Parts: sequence; structure tokens; C-alpha cells
Amino acid sequence: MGLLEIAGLAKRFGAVPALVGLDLRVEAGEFLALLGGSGSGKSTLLRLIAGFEAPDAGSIRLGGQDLTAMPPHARPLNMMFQSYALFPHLSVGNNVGYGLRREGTPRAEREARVAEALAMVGMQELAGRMPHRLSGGQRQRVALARALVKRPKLLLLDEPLGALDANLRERTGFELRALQRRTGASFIMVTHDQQEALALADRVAVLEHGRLVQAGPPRAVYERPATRFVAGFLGAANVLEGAPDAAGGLDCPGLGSTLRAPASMPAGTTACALRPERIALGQPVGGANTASGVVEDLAFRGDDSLLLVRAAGGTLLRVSHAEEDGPPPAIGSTVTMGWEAAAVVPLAG
Ligand SMILES: Nc1ncnc2c1ncn2[C@@H]1O[C@H](COP(=O)(O)OP(=O)(O)OP(=O)(O)O)[C@@H](O)[C@H]1O
Repeated sequence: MGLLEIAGLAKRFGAVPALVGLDLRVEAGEFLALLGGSGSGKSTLLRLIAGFEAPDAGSIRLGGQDLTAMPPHARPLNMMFQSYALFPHLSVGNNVGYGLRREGTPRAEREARVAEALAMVGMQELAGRMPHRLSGGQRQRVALARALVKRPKLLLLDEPLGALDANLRERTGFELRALQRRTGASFIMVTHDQQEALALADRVAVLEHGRLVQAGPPRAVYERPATRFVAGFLGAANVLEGAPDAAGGLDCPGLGSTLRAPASMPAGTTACALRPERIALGQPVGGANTASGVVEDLAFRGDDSLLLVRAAGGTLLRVSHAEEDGPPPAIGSTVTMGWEAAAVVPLAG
């Protein structure tokens, strides 16, 4: 049994279906990242779990207990919002202890738990500071301590790193993961940033139009996207359209060649994903899993260059050219390309 079990969850706002029969399971101690485009239902899902909205249908169980009819404050979970507003007139320590005081926790216990929560986020020295004298990153940690002080089994984080600049974001992300492991709580983090999700989470879950389209370990979802949407969303794979041929391949006129996966493609396959970094330049052309094209554009990205190559049949391919392979081909030059069958991933939808 998972810690959190969601079955058939549905919610609409007027005519807008925000969630459509969603099933999701989160294990104890798991770090799950929820990904999806704008309006895909990520925040709605968190708000339903937290109890700020009521579902139209479906159930939410936490630790075997049905949460559906339980008010938000009674749920053994906590939510940290994107705009982690602290009370400006309360010190760091009092901000963190606010919820405990409201619940009537005795002073000595409250102080011990506030100290513990501040220590977890490395802020014990600053308990007496007022919020306006904190940096953005420090405020974010206080908000985390405030969410952790009640020792929730489950912490919901809505874009927790959204307000931080790139450097701090990476460091705080690592800290967040370390904290999750130390507390043993399950975390569900909503993020727009697919790199962040891949880097931090034990499992990623991708929502599209209020449906869960794929969930799995980051590497598995990245390498074997199930649908066109996931392929394009995570790491921007090439999505190549075609028609099945008699030999179990996919004939792609836009590529001017045929795609072959290690096994025959499932009946009805009309598209495959091919990652830019799996395409090798300078390969002999002719036969399946090869193509030629003209470099239309080039962008230097540090470790690699991204080439936009117009294949003979008209499709524009994204191709990654590693720095260690020398200077990339010039714009306007003709290139030949090839890839292994294992790089070809049939898509289900
Ligand atoms: N209170 C509300 N009233 C009306 N419609 C809403 C409400 N909350 C959400 N929606 C709609 O439900 C859908 C899902 O919204 P939700 O905020 O869950 O998406 P999201 O994936 O979190 O998006 P974003 O990444 O932009 O925050 C959207 O079409 C949104 O406009």
C-alpha cells in the first residue's frame, strides 16, 4: 500500500475540466515531481490533496485513511506555496512556531520543535531575525521550516524554487532533496522546470489536460516517453511521424527514410521519438535509421551545439553536436546522420 493513494479523481471549474479521472500513488519517503504545461491541473491536484478544494469524484487516501471528507487543518500533511509569505511582524522563530502556538502546543515543546525545524534548514542562528532582513533564499528556508515543524508525512510544494535565481535554485534544490531524505517525509513538488524534476525526483509524473500521461523514474520517462507530449516536453525530443511498413518499421516521408526500433512497432504506431543527442553526424546514409539534410541553424549551448537540420523529406530535426567532437558543421552545409535502433521510441499517442 502506498502512503498516498488517489483514485478516479475528477474536478471541473464550470465548463473547464481541470482533472479527469486521475489515479496516482506515492510511496512513503518518495520524492515525486509533478510536471505539465500551464493549465494541465498540477495546482488543482495539490489543492485537492491539501483539502482547499473538494473533488467532484474520486478518493484520496493517506496512510490508509480517507481524506476526502477531512478539513484541511486535520490532514497529516502540509503545503508550501509558491509565494511563501512570512508574517512580517514576527521573527523567524515565531514564524516557524506560529502554527504550533495556534494549536496550543506547550511552550517548551514548541521551542524544541522550532529549533529542530530551523536546524534542518540550517537557519538556527537566525531565529531572532525579522523577515525583512533575510535574503530570498533564507526566506524560502524559513517557509520550509514552517512547513516541516508539524512533522507532516507528506509535504506538498508548489514551485518551491520558483522565486530563486539560477545558482541558488540549484543549490537549494539539492538541499531540498537532502532534507526530504533526512525527514523521511514524502514530497510532491510541482515544477515547470523539467531539468529540476529530472535532477531531484525519485519519480516524475507528467500531467496533460488533467490526465496523468506517464509516471516513472526520471531516466525511464526521459528515455522512453510514452506520448508525443511527454517526448516534446521532457528534453525536447524529435517526434517523427510516419506510416507502418510491412517489416514492423515506420516509413517517414518527412525524414526521407524508415525508422526501425529493436522490435517491431506496436500496431497502429504513427510516431516515434528520437533524442537530439542520439543522432550521430557523418554516418553513411542509405537504409533505415539514416538520413541526410542541410544545417539551417546552429546554437552554441556550452557542452554542445544544437543544430537544426532540414532532412531531405522536409522535416526539421534537432541534432546535438558534442563539443568534444570538434567544431560543428557550418550553416548551409549538407550532413549525413545515423542512429541506433535502440534510440527509436514508438509513441502511443
Ligand atoms: N478556481 C478556479 N476557477 C476556474 N478555473 C480554474 C480554477 N482553478 C483552476 N482552473 C482551471 O483549471 C485548469 C487547471 O488549472 P491548474 O491551476 O491546476 O493548472 P496548472 O497545471 O497548475 O497550471 P500552471 O502551471 O499555469 O500553474 C486550468 O484550465 C485553469 O484555468
